[in-house]
Amino acid sequence: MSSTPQVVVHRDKELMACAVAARLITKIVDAQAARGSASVVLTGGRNGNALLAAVAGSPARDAVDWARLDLWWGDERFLPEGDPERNITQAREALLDSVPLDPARVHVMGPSDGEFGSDVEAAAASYATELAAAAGPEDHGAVPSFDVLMLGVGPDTHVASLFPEHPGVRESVRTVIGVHGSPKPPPTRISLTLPAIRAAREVWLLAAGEDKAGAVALALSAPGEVQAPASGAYGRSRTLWLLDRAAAAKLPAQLYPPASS
Ligand SMILES: O=C1O[C@H](COP(=O)(O)O)[C@@H](O)[C@H](O)[C@H]1O
Repeated sequence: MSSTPQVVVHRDKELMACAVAARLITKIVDAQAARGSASVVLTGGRNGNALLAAVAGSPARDAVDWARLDLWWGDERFLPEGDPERNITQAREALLDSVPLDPARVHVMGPSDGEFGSDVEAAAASYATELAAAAGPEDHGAVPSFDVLMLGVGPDTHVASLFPEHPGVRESVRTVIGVHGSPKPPPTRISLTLPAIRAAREVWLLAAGEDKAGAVALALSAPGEVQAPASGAYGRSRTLWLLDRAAAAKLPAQLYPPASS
């Protein structure tokens, strides 16, 4: 790994959501101060949505210049626009509809009833083109250097829509792929690949709950990324595992400082 993972353990998932929200707001404000704008990759799933709701409920959210923020997604369920299972639908409800974002900077992965119809490969290729257009000469390849890229960790160690032993986790060329036959419904999805994820300055992996304890312990025990995709997700300057105690329960204590709370 190019950046050794750091582990932070919070008392429970509610405190974790508030603490990560505070961390995210600070990171966005700092990036906007340093570079004029910020770019963040959102995750779906329980922890991703709880985090967005915590940002929405934080008075500090007004410190963010929402119009100078680019939002991207790590993955999306390939369903019709507005479907309640789509990550964008859930993110809008949790936060996005309540802050003054620039719609042109909200980079949504295509729905199954959009301009590409049911052609998930075309929708994935279109997102790759959008990412490449946003990358500058200072970036590392065909994706921007996201300030923060967040990933929920599934109980099987999947991140984004990259599942253990699935073809997508082996992708080394494309930045975005169509996913077929996902073991978690719905079966058809769009996902960033590991090379695209690793373009981020910081990668934050989120896991809460006892059903994640085995996955967290496995991914941090340095297996191959094909067996445990979360172990292949790291940032260029920082990789943070943000957990609650239940998700950290099977980790060796030396992996995180006892002062984490
Ligand atoms: O389906 C998905 O699952 C993962 C993990 O979700 P969780 O509810 O187990 O935390 C999520 O990161 C991904 O974005 C989503 O599409």
